[in-house]
Amino acid sequence: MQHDLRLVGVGRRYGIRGPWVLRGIDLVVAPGTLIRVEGANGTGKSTLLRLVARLDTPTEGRITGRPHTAYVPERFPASLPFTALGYLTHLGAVHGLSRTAAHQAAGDVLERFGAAAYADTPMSRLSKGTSQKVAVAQALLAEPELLVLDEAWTGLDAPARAELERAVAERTAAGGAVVFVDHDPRRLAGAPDATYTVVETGLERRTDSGSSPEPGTGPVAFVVVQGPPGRQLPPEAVRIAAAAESAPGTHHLTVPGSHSDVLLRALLTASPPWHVVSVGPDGTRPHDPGSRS
Ligand SMILES: Nc1ncnc2c1ncn2[C@@H]1O[C@H](COP(=O)(O)OP(=O)(O)OP(=O)(O)O)[C@@H](O)[C@H]1O
Repeated sequence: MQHDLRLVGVGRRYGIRGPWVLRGIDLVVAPGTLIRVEGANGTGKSTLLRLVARLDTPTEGRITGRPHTAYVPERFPASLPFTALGYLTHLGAVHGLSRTAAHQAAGDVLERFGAAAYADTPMSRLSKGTSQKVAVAQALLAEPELLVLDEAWTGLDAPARAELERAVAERTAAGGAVVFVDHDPRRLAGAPDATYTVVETGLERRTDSGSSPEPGTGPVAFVVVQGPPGRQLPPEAVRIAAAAESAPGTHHLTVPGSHSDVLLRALLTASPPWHVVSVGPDGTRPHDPGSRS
């Protein structure tokens, strides 16, 4: 994602005399950020997400920036006249992939979400959970710059939920942005760069989420890595983890638990790979091999 997406003084109401659902909304979605949107039922979260995804236009105000966007709606139209694989292949081709590449990518993403066995099943016969996997798969297929997820985890099984969390971390690590709504407050806990609550018709920024994950705000992992003194950490690692150097070449990284796989992948696939000394899960600070007593 090259530029911010910005909502400036945005208002939305349905119908000329309908009540304002949102009004005076200013929001910046910057590259590489994860934004959570909360709010009570019916306050306008989905309305906001549709505006962010640019599937809807504001009644007043303006939106600038047009990143390549994918959206997972709260309700996915499951009765489309395709098989799961046929639908995804078709969408891949719409996103500009060749037919062969689209077919391959569609198969890969179904496999990733544990739905490969349903590749040839007509969409209308898929269970709710598998249909939701297809909804998520269609959004990830084209590696969007902006991913907008409206309750996308609802109906997924545990492995698929974890996979979607990983996919979110991958998108932000790659410099994309993700905006999501989820009813589970533990979803991606500690990971969002910002959390906004829709209150009345406005948006309030919650102050307790920041880019540096702190123990206690959600599950975190502590990773200690070593490399030659002076070597810079991979940019993806710096983007998703808080880092401190305790001795020349020894770095302590604190990362939201949901991002730990992506962090390790960035470290281990660097050239040359970093030496991962220890990984401490959920609040256990590992022994510091770099400290001197
Ligand atoms: N297409 C539409 N036409 C008319 N009114 C709408 C439309 N979409 C949403 N609304 C109304 O706008 C308000 C906000 O709805 P929205 O779905 O954005 O809220 P939400 O916070 O996402 O709700 P929920 O938590 O139930 O998903 C509601 O009063 C809803 O009835």
